[in-house]
Amino acid sequence: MTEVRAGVDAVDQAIVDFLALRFGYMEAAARIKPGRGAVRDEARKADVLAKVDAAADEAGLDRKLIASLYEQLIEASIAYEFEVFDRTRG
Ligand SMILES: C=C(O[C@@H]1C=C(C(=O)O)C=C[C@H]1O)C(=O)O
Repeated sequence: MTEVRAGVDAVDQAIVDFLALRFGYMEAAARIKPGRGAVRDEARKADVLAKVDAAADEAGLDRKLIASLYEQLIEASIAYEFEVFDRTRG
């Protein structure tokens, strides 16, 4: 069980590192987008959700669970992007 938990801990560290990388791209998006109205892009959100749904299916994961996690992640990402936009360009 010790090895299993060490593996879980390592995966969690990797997930958090990737989340930090993903949120870093939100900072870049807030810097690059033409205006505040472009921060929320529903077409792109649908595109991301569709890609993640396909990846979840391919990986044999529960697609509803992944969709729910990504719904939260994308909404948090948009909120963060608004925060960065308002702080730096508002
Ligand atoms: C990073 C973007 O901004 C937002 C964040 C998204 C995400 O977290 O994947 C998707 C759509 C956007 O509203 C983008 O437009 O690509």
